[in-house]
Amino acid sequence: MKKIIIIAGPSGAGKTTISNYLQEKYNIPRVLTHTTRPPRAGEQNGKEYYFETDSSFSKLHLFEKVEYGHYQYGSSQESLQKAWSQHDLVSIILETQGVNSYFHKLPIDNICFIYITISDHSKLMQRLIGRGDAPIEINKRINSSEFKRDLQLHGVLKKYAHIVVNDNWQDTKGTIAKLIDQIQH
Ligand SMILES: Nc1nc2c(ncn2[C@@H]2O[C@H](COP(=O)(O)OP(=O)(O)O)[C@@H](O)[C@H]2O)c(=O)[nH]1
Ligand SMILES: Nc1ncnc2c1ncn2[C@@H]1O[C@H](COP(=O)(O)OP(=O)(O)O)[C@@H](O)[C@H]1O
Repeated sequence: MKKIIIIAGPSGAGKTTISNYLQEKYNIPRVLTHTTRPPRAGEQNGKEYYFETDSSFSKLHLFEKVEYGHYQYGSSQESLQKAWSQHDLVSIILETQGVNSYFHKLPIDNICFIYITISDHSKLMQRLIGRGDAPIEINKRINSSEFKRDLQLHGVLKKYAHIVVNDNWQDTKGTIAKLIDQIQH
């Protein structure tokens, strides 16, 4: 059966790290999404995101789209179907409003939802600094209502989430191994 592993959680929790690990260790590719956010140092168009202008973003046919920290983000059904045509199991990184949209648009059996968090939220900022984000972008991000909202899970998402507390990378790898085993058997 086709499944999408949806990864959500606050900035700095480790969503991208986990998605990259799923690709490297389990050959589970990430469905790329579109954003008007400028690329961070080292990010490449077509690798982390499709980087768009406001004008090119407005012309896309998107499955769902949101504003997060004053930038636009959106995903297309075509990208998902293309990824599923090559792999039964794929991942995608979304904020929580997008996760709700996926639960409305796809059969529940096609979704495995992972919410990544860390026990001490004050360490998220240190991780963003360590990742090399520009201080001005970090400030914008951590002061945004979306960032504050996604520090917690709300509503029905609580019921469906596999919660991964990514304080320690060795532990996280073990948790991911168990989850992938559950999905595949
Ligand atoms: N709904 C939705 N959220 C997205 C999409 N692409 C990325 N996001 C989310 O947008 C938020 C900001 O992403 P990004 O700027 O890369 O920051 P990061 O969380 O610090 O890595 C994250 O919560 C992502 O999960 C998308 O296509 N749709
Ligand atoms: N378990 C961990 N312990 C310490 N640092 C981590 C851990 N997991 C990820 N990181 C680091 O934290 C930073 C943010 O991780 P990232 O995956 O980019 O987060 P997100 O995509 O959720 O914003 C990166 O520099 C990453 O290498």
